[in-house]
Amino acid sequence: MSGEVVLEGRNLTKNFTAARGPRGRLGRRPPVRAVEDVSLALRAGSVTALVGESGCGKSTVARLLAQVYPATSGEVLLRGRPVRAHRGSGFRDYRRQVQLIFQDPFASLNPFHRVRYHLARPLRIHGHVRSAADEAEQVAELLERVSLTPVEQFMDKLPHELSGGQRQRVAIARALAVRPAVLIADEPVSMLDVSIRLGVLRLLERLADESGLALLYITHDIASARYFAEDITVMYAGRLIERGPGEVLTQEPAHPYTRLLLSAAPDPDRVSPPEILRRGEPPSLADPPGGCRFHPRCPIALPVCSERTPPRTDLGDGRWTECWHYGDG
Ligand SMILES: Nc1ncnc2c1ncn2[C@@H]1O[C@H](COP(=O)(O)OP(=O)(O)OP(=O)(O)O)[C@@H](O)[C@H]1O
Repeated sequence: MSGEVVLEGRNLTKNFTAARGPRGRLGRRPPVRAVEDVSLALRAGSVTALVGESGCGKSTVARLLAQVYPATSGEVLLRGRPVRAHRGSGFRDYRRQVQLIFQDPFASLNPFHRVRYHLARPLRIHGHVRSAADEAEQVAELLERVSLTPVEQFMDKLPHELSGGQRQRVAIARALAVRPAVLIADEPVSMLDVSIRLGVLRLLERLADESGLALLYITHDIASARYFAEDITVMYAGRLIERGPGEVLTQEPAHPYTRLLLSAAPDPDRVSPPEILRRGEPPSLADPPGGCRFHPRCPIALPVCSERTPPRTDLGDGRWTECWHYGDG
């Protein structure tokens, strides 16, 4: 059973200034509406997945939750308290409690430093070390927690001497070193060899379970989300369109986009491209379609879908969707 809500984003919206593209009448470029009205709650000891195609705004949600940059509107709450500090010790404490894991473990580790350094540094910075012996012990413990054993074999390795999966485990251990409450993993296995992805996902699942971490797993791969997230939220073109317990959502998807995503999951017997690909590209977020943003690709769009954004319809048991087929409009 999942625990208390640790981190929550409420009505988060993020507009970026476009660096390229055509200018409007006043010489300004329209903003990129990367994230619109996104609310998401992460619970202690539980894995929540955020799923969507490339460019739909998943990483922007991760960065808003981690306060890498401020939201255009909306707020982030840690244990029910709005996060207001953007500098100083309050903010440093927030950044400690909410850790990010990125897609490319090589880019996130300094190639000149050994594993020992990568893990000892955050321990020292956050005042968790009492002596040299204590430091060595804690580094060893961290390596054990991410199953890099025997630890002596890994302590003095440089990043390039490790495999992709081992590097990602070091990045995870480094995030754990600061004793966070929340781990946001942005496509943590998509650059890894298929054969080792499952091991890293199982590790993340075990950490959430054993350490009571709230884990946000961001992925384009709904099949992997189905495998290990308690809760799945589906995102399309900057907006959340469906949410529910992983098993129910994947067995009985409500939104037509979720259905297409599930039917696009890898299938060795399929000869033609999955329907979602035949239905064209996701829209540009500089000029998203009006109404439901999915309507131009939707196989069952109604006239109202191009006119008005569908309201959220509660489907019971923690499920909801935003689709006119379920609304009463
Ligand atoms: N700093 C930025 N400045 C301008 N536009 C940005 C910026 N960061 C993201 N965007 C735009 O916001 C949209 C969402 O990007 P985001 O990286 O959040 O998507 P994503 O779903 O994580 O995609 P991917 O899986 O490919 O990383 C894209 O159109 C992207 O071009």
